[in-house]
Amino acid sequence: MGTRASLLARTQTQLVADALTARGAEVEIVHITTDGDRTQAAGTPIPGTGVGVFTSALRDALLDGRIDVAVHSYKDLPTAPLPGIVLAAVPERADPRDVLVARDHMVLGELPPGSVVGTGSPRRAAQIDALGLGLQVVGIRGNVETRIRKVTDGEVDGVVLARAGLLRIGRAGEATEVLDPVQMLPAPAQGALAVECRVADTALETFLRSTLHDEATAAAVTAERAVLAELGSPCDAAIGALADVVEDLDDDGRIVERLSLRAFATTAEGALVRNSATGETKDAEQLGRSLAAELLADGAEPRGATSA
Ligand SMILES: NCc1[nH]cc(CCC(=O)O)c1CC(=O)O
Repeated sequence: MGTRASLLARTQTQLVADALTARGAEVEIVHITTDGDRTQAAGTPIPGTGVGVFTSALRDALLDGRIDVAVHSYKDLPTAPLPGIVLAAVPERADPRDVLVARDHMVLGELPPGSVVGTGSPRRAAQIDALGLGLQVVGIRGNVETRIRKVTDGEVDGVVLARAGLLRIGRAGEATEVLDPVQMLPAPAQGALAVECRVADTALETFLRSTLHDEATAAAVTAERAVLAELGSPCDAAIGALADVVEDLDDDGRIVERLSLRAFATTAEGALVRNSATGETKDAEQLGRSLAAELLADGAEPRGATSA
C-alpha cells in the first residue's frame, strides 16, 4: 500500500491496512512523495488549482506497480475516473462536518468583527463571508498540524478544518465549534476514503470491496460528487454538498431508505445559491446531477467559467 507522508495520510492508510490485516492480508506500507507535498513544504502556492496534486503521485505508483493499493481522502480526488484504476471500496465515512479551531475557545459567533480566519478553501471562504459576521478570510496552506499551529501562534484567530481529519489524528478535542452544515456545507465526499487498485487485479478488488465497502457511504458520496462533476472540480470550486441516508415511508407505508442531498454553489458575483433534493439511494448519481442542474438554473456559475 502506498501513502503520502503526512500524518493524516499515514493514519488513514494504517486504518485501512489494519482492516485488511484483520482479514488475513499481508500488508507493506511505502511512502510516496507527491507534488502537493513538495510545493506545500516549499511554501509556494499551487497555481490555479490543487486538483489531483495530492493524489496523482499515488496513482502513478499504482499504475507502474510500485504499490497495489492506494488510500486517498476521497474529497481530494478529481471527479474523472482514471483508466487502469478502479475505485474498489469506499469505507464507512467519518463525521463529514467542518469544525472551527479558534483562539480563546471561541465559536464563530463570538469572534469579533475583523477577526482573521485562515482557510485555503474557496468553499469555506464563501460560506464564512455569507455569514455576514465581518470576519476576514486569509488564505493559508499546510497540513492539518501546521494550520492549527497558526492559531496557537496567533497568526490567525481561527481556522476551519475537516472534523474527520482531526478525529483521525486524535485532535478533535481542539475544535472550538462543530459547524452545522446549515452554515458550513462540507466538501463533496468529506470524511470519506477512496481505496483504489488496478483494474486488472480483480481478486484484490473483490477482497478490498468485501472487507471495506460501505453502501450507505458510497451512495451519499456518489450523489455529492455528481454535483461537483457537473459544477466544478475539487479544491478550486466553491461548492459544498452533503447527503444523508434517511428513513422514509413509501406509498405502501413501508420504511425505505432515501438519500437527502443539499448543496450550494456560487454565482459569478460570489453569492451563494443553495438547494436540496431527496431521492432513492440507487439513483444517487442522478440525484446529484439534477440538483446541480437546479443550482445552475438558480444562477450558479457553470463549470469552467471561473477565472479566479
Ligand atoms: N484538503 C485537505 C484535506 N483532505 C482531506 C482532509 C480531511 C479528511 C477528510 O475530509 O476526509 C483534509 C484536511 C481538511 O480539509 O481539513
